[in-house]
Amino acid sequence: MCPERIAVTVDEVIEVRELTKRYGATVAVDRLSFTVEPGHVTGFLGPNGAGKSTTMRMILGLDRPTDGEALVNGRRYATSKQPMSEVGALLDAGAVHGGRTAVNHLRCLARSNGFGDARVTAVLDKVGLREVARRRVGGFSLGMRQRLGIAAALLGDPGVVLFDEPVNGLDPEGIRWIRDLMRALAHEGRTVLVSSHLMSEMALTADRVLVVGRGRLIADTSIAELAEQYRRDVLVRTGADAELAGVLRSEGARVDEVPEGGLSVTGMRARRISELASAAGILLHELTPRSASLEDAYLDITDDAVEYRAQGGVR
Ligand SMILES: Nc1ncnc2c1ncn2[C@@H]1O[C@H](COP(=O)(O)OP(=O)(O)OP(=O)(O)O)[C@@H](O)[C@H]1O
Repeated sequence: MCPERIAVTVDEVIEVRELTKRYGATVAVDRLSFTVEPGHVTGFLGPNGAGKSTTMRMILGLDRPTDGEALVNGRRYATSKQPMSEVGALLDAGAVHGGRTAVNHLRCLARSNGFGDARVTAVLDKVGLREVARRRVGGFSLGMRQRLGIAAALLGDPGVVLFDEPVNGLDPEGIRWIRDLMRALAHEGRTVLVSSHLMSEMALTADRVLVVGRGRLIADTSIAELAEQYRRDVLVRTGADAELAGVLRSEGARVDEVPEGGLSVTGMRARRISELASAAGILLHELTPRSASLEDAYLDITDDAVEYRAQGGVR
């Protein structure tokens, strides 16, 4: 498959520096700094109220920062001369006039931004709405509206795309379609930032995650690094557990016996365990690195940042 769009300038990025937004006493975004680069999907992850939408609105110039700045391709987006060719955004798929047909909605947008009808046809094809293009949007399902919102976002063939909770409320087929689309857009060389409050969703879509809580950046890491950081232990089974336990302990590992048989080893990688076992002439029957789930990792790092939490128990 040939990527549609491969020419990307190096500075085609989102750059957020010390970005802050206060609403009265509420600090929605608190000195947030990060960059988002082209070629992969960056997840913007955090519990409800963490400041994700506010940050996206400030990147798009829809909200004014109290302090700091958000730049797209090195400039404030509000100053862009060709906004739809620079950034495509899906913030609220419901924000479309229900009386219009899909094709008319897109044509209006295209005309007011200087794009021809060929782009309208191209994006209708891309999101799979060609068959229903002449139907009124008022009768569209949430999934169809979402596709239409994405078609509008892609009209200008933008290098940067922003999606705010795009899979909310969609059925499994719609969710899979959006995941594949985001990955394809990144593969084409675009900068893709997508917000979610679900780690399970991000683990399937994003290569890198920015985790926020109470407006602050908590983690900026790849999914692989996060899994590695939350690696729990290595389960080892041999014919000579006691002997291997002695060897590993003498090399600094913590070794516990597992009730159902085998050893739980922490503080040492599987490869080193295998080398030490081999040097001691001990045959390994099993060597399994075990991670906490990414969901556990996410809950752990956002533990102090959850705005509303069930207290547990009934009063
Ligand atoms: N216009 C506003 N006026 C006052 N407070 C606001 C406004 N917009 C957002 N907030 C507050 O700022 C904080 C961050 O909200 P924001 O919507 O950015 O979070 P979020 O991470 O996108 O969460 P969610 O997933 O629930 O939308 C919340 O405490 C919210 O109540």
